[in-house]
Amino acid sequence: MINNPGLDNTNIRAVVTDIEGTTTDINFVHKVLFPYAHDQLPEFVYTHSAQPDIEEQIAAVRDELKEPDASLDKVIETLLHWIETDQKVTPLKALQGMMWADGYQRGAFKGHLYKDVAPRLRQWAEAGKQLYVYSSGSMQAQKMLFGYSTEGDLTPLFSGYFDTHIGHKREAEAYQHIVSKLQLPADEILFLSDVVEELDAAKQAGMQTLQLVREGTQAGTEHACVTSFAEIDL
Ligand SMILES: CSCCC(=O)C(=O)COP(=O)(O)O
Ligand SMILES: [Mg+2]
Repeated sequence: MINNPGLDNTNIRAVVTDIEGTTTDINFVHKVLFPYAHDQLPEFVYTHSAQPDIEEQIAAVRDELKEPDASLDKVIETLLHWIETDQKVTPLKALQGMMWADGYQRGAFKGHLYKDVAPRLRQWAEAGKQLYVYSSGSMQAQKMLFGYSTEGDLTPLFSGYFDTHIGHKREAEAYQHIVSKLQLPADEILFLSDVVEELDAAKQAGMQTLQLVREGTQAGTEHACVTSFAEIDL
């Protein structure tokens, strides 16, 4: 049982989890994944720029810039700047997912999961809870992280994945869309995240919320909080 007031865990039927800072060490994302994409990006974009799925992302970057004729060099420079400043822009996230897929498949890294995460996810799935991911990383990136994780392939546990196509993580509307997709009452859905603004937005949409306070995360909000998935009994 969760000892935190404010969380009713009696009727949770679905869990939606963030990744970075919640299931996964922020350092893995910032010190392994982002630098890998930064290193690979210029060659990856130049080499594959005529491929339809890459062309689509290049066009989306030009749209963001409102410069339909921006050169490929300008597009690449923009993407690198977005990585350096951790901007959650959808075409960047799509391209990162494609580059990381290659890295996972080649064994360059495995998706980091805190040790407390996989046992709880397995237990909740066995108990009939529906499990979903909501991350700014693309759906492909999410599937690769859980598919090639330090705890093995966990993708069979998940019922679905949401990324920035559903909306931005600090906006209540995104969570309202997730609630409609899940076809469950909002208060039967638990959202897990380390970021208060995301939890605030989920709460506005009627979801229950729980903050993960991992090492380095700021605690002390109105949201119930735990330091590990082991403390979450559903
Ligand atoms: C899917 S792993 C990479 C995560 C990522 O790209 C990112 O920007 C982190 O976003 P989150 O919403 O999980 O904090
Ligand atoms: Mg996070």
